[in-house]
Amino acid sequence: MSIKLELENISKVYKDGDSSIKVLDEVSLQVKSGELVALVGPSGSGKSTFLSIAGALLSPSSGRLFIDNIEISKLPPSKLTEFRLSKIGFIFQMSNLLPYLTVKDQLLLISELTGGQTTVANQKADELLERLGLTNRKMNYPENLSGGEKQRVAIARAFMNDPEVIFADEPTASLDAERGRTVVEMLANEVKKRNKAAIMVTHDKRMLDLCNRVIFIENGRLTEK
Ligand SMILES: Nc1ncnc2c1ncn2[C@@H]1O[C@H](COP(=O)(O)OP(=O)(O)OP(=O)(O)O)[C@@H](O)[C@H]1O
Repeated sequence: MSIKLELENISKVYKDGDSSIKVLDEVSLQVKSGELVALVGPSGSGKSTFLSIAGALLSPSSGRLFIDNIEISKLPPSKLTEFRLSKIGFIFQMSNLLPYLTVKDQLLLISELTGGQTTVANQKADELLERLGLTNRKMNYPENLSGGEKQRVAIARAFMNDPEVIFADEPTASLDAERGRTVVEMLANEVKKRNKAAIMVTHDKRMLDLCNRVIFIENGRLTEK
């Protein structure tokens, strides 16, 4: 199994006027292909900060980040957006779908943004929607979908560009236990089947058995449970 994501001695300090707070203190983590890793920890422990840095949305104060063996800080800024679009998938708490696009168009937009070929994208979108049980929802707008359906669209969208690494920030927060579990099961299956790597922040202990590893974050440090 290859290493898809590697954080090496990452620290993050936020400066607030005269004071500063060290949210991450020399943390390191490797995630291999096929792995879904859960990240848990108390409120304010740095989960969002960690995910933002690992997803190349936020720069660390020090340390190195590798995604698919590419060192992120070595990429010129002009290449970073393109890199993010092609290598990283994000799934947020509230699905973040665009209200004026149908389910299928939400997926096609992603491939348009990266200049993907239309016929290939069309086929891929259909295939993903079918796997996630959304074929009969293709032409619907988000307002006509249930919470679970929206999160499944968000998962399909995250996989649309065949990213190597997927980050999910509390993807089940808006769902009841059963729907939440289905969504995480689908995420876990896709990660395994496609040999991707994923990190999921969650507060829900009932989801942890679906993950390959559980990482706990507190006082700026990571520990593996
Ligand atoms: N931009 C910022 N500037 C200053 N401090 C920040 C900033 N972002 C986060 N923090 C602080 O860093 C700490 C970690 O925040 P973070 O949002 O990463 O935690 P979290 O574990 O995701 O929290 P929650 O579970 O409540 O969402 C908190 O004390 C927060 O107040």
